[in-house]
Amino acid sequence: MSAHLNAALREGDNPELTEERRKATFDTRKLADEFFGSHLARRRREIAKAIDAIPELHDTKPLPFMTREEKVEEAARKVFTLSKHITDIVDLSNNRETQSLNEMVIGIEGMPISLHFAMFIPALQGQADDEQKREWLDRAIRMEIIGTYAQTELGHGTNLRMLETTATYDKQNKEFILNSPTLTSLKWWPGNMGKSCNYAIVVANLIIDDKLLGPHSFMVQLRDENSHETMPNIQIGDIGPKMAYNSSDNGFLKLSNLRIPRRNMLMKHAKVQEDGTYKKPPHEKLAYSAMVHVRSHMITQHAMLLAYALSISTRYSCIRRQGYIDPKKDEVKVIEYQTQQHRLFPHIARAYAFAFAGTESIRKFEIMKRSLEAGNIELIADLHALTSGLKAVVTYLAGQGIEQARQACGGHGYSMASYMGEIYGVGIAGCTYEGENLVMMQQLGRYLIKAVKSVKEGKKPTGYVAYLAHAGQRHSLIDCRPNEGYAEHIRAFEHIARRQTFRAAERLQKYENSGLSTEQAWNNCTVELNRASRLHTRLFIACNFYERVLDVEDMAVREVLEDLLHLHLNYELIDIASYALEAKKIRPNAVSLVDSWEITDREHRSVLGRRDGHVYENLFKWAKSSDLNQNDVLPSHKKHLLPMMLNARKQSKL
Ligand SMILES: CCCCC/C=C\C/C=C\C/C=C\CC/C=C/C(=O)SCCNC(=O)CCNC(=O)[C@H](O)C(C)(C)COP(=O)(O)OP(=O)(O)OC[C@H]1O[C@@H](n2cnc3c(N)ncnc32)[C@H](O)[C@@H]1OP(=O)(O)O
Ligand SMILES: Cc1cc2nc3c(=O)[nH]c(=O)nc-3n(C[C@H](O)[C@H](O)[C@H](O)COP(=O)(O)OP(=O)(O)OC[C@H]3O[C@@H](n4cnc5c(N)ncnc54)[C@H](O)[C@@H]3O)c2cc1C
Repeated sequence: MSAHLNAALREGDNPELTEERRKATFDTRKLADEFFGSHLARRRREIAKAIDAIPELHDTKPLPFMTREEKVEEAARKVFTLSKHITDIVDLSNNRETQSLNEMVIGIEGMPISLHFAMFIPALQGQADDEQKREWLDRAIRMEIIGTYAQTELGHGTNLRMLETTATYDKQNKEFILNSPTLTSLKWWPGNMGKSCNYAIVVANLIIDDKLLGPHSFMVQLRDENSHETMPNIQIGDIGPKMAYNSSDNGFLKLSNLRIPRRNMLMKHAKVQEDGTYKKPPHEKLAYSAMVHVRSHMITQHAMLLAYALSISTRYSCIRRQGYIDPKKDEVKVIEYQTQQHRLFPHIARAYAFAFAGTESIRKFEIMKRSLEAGNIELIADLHALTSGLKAVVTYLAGQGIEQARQACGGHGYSMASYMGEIYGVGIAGCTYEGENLVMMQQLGRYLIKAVKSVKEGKKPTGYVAYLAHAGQRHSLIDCRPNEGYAEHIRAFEHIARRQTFRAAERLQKYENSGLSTEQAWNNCTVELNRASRLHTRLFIACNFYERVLDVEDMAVREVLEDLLHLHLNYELIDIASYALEAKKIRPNAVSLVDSWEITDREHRSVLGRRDGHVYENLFKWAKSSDLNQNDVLPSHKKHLLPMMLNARKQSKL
């Protein structure tokens, strides 16, 4: 590729990076169009340019130097400033555009309206009836009110059926009475609930005439709309600092005999009439729709977090020189080491694979939403299984990739100047929120077991589990020769996933036949079942990557994506260093592959990952700006350590 086609080349950059960019075999803009989709890629460039022109939207100082209070304030300031410009910059109805803007301006550490957009509005869209939407949704979209999604409690997050918050219907007054009867029933964790929100959708167990009807969603006003003071019968606050996400005020909530009107229960699906008659929803789990919405969006979000970490470490690996391969020559860039390439490149391939899988899960969510609006509930189970598996596998593997990227930066990777610590902290939170990963794997496991049962009954399952009905064409991975082409890899992959799923199903059957209860038998098999779920999901990611690459028209982009696909399939299949050949092919394009993610310096917030590669001088600047460097001698040192040392010295002279 002629160098002028590489959009990342700029005057004055570190020559080490320029040298890398000149080697690119493809146009980074065209690859960005594939990674994000051409519309979003173009919009991200326009958004970045718009932000450049508005200084109030820039960081006032690096986030790691801020206290928690300063972070919370900075996020609030930016949200307020953004509210004046946002409609000029993005199409608010486009989630991914809005998310990109937020990440570029506010960053990944959280902000006061995260849950408002991620769950409060989607829950209203999915669960409120038309009249309720007119009352709350329009105000929420205009940001007259800020809401969150309050489901998890101090004592229960996973097992929703055991939520202790109650909503008891009072027929006389046509009201629900909401209560947190125990310490463990306090709502705990909801994002932005501590200080920022004035409304919440509270998930509580519905009780009518002493009958427990399961978790339902209720609109609760938390704070006065004018004074922002806490409403009566409510106790609310922040849960304190967390591993990451410290710009967000995750909160606790206690409800004490709080009365709300009957119409504050979201009634698009389940309904409670004035006389207390209960009407069941058409599908029992429609009340969980906001969670499925976030799960379907988490995949692209985690692909992006992985991309942040890998572009930092790949660029830095081309700046950092350490040691020799040929002792007669200069010290080499650490990227030249085979171990460094093996550490990073499979994760670069995964970042692309995850982004493509994420685009697909969002597309599937939109299809399910439209079909549900037309009264069809058939796609709900498929989407739940798909998003449960993807959410669990991608958050876990992205976390592993981010940690490898951090280690690839050596000591400087451990400094917050690299920003790796925050990226990791935010990434691994996804293993827990929206359903603990091992629990979500079991949800997919249930779906796979059903598919096996139908195969055994002679039926042919369709869609993502169709492969379970194919007779095992191969018996061993030894038969899998990489050069036979990708279809062969996929068949080998299918074989392994199918074998594990049948093994788990047979084991489950064996335990059930032995007289164990269904639940006990299930528990005895969950390790095997989760393995099956993991393999099934990794198969989906690989197949999707394969099919996606076949669609690419630009030959140079297609070729580099095929290199990544080849590496991905081999890595996933054989799991260890079987890809020296692929690593060699990817090496010249390493920097351009990460440049294609078009992550701006403002978005990165990383000294190590700077686009221009001027790392060392900026690390020194970063160190000088530390609060601790504002005094030559720290007051705390004068107070404690200095007297201690002076005293010790005095003692020794005696
Ligand atoms: C603007 C858009 C931006 C989007 C955001 C993008 C990225 C995110 C960025 C940032 C995020 C920032 C912060 C994160 C905020 C985090 C919020 C939260 O964490 S909210 C709380 C989330 N909580 C959970 O996820 C709880 C997990 N637990 C459960 O989901 C359920 O309890 C569980 C484990 C599924 C069990 O439910 P239960 O009712 O007991 O069901 P069973 O296991 O008995 O299963 C019965 C059948 O129901 C099926 N099922 C279960 N769930 C669903 C579902 N959601 N949909 C469809 N079907 C479902 C299940 O498979 C069973 O089916 P079969 O009987 O086998 O047919
Ligand atoms: C950053 C962050 C933001 C959050 N935001 C929100 C929010 O906005 N709103 C909200 O309502 N909640 C929120 N949460 C809470 C989150 O959804 C829950 O923490 C999550 O669903 C896990 O539930 P848990 O904490 O009860 O974990 P537990 O269920 O207590 O998990 C502990 C362990 O038990 C295991 N386990 C539990 N059940 C089973 C089972 N059936 N089979 C096998 N193993 C099991 C798990 O695998 C795990 O290893 C947030 C959490 C975090 C970390």
